[in-house]
Amino acid sequence: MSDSYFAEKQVAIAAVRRACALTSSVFNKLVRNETLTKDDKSPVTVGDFAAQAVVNTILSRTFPHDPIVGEEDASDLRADTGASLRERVVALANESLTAPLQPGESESWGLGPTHHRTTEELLAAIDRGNYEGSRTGRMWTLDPIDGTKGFLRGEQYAVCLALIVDARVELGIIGCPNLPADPAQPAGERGALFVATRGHGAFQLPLRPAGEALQPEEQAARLQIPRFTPERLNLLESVEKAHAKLSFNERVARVLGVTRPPTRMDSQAKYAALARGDGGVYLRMPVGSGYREKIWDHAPGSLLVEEAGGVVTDSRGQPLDFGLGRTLGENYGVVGAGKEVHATVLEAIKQANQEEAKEECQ
Ligand SMILES: Nc1ncnc2c1ncn2[C@@H]1O[C@H](COP(=O)(O)O)[C@@H](OP(=O)(O)O)[C@H]1O
Ligand SMILES: [Mg+2]
Ligand SMILES: [Mg+2]
Ligand SMILES: [Mg+2]
Repeated sequence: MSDSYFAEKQVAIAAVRRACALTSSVFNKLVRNETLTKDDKSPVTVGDFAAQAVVNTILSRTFPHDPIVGEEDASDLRADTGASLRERVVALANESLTAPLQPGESESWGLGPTHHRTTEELLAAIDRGNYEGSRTGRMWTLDPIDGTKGFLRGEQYAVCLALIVDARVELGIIGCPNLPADPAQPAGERGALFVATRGHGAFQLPLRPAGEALQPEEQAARLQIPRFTPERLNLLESVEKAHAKLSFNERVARVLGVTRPPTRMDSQAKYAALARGDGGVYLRMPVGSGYREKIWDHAPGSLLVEEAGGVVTDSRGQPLDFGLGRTLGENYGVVGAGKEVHATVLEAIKQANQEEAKEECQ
């Protein structure tokens, strides 16, 4: 792995690893009333809030001038009705931040047993994620738990962090605590960390740091999307019907001549799966509800796929624009695939659109 954004990469890997340890341990202890329903009807748990508090606390200490676009904010925790939730989030975040230093971490990052934070400090850290985004300059984007619904089901979710500079994703980190470490052994050990730096490749590392060095070459496996023939392709798609138009995916699969059933998986674990050679196509078509995709749901995943030799665009072939603010703007869906397959998928989408329009006229 190269030295481009080396300091940022070290810090981001450590922050995501801590957040992953936190969320895995929360899952086993999660009780009723530790999940809220947000205004958009989506769930958020003490795990999402605490993970955002941890990552933002670390980033604020190490890169104090960098703004952060984070999914969550602390308003529900500050409300009187949020008192018990708030206490739990503070306890979980402090437990994580005060855990002993791990290989590659520095005490100057404000980590370790003497670094308790106050409630106000942690709520302020969560709210550091309120940045509105920008076309210019540096910013981080954080999804503390991507795939909260998957997390609650005990299935796939991911802690996702990216550094964006002048609207271009430069660094992407995805921690997947429930993803098999080795795709060839689906029932084997779980947990994988994915790291991509623009121009320097995509890698899988162990989720838990091993040995003294942070990322010795032998621990990082370089990822490359293989060439796919149609018989080997299958679509990687959301589990949630409300998030993506899965009936349209079936149509696209038919046009492509894909015979294998789709793989349904929550979160940016789908991008990670594609980057390491599973499936071959990430397909997410809008359901037509006016929903706008959020930058934290795609920033690290899209870079990971690109650095593994793939292409990620919207369904018209336009690049995703990370400079528009917290969202990607008008929603034309997202398509990710290896270089050779991507253009074919765009063609198949065109054809599927025409077929659908024709049927709707009849
Ligand atoms: N109507 C909608 N259309 C598309 N995506 C949506 C959506 N409502 C929520 N999402 C996003 O879908 C993400 C999960 O992705 P996937 O469907 O691939 O598992 C959610 O992330 P969170 O779980 O972080 O809130 C959320 O941001
Ligand atoms: Mg959410
Ligand atoms: Mg998300
Ligand atoms: Mg989330």
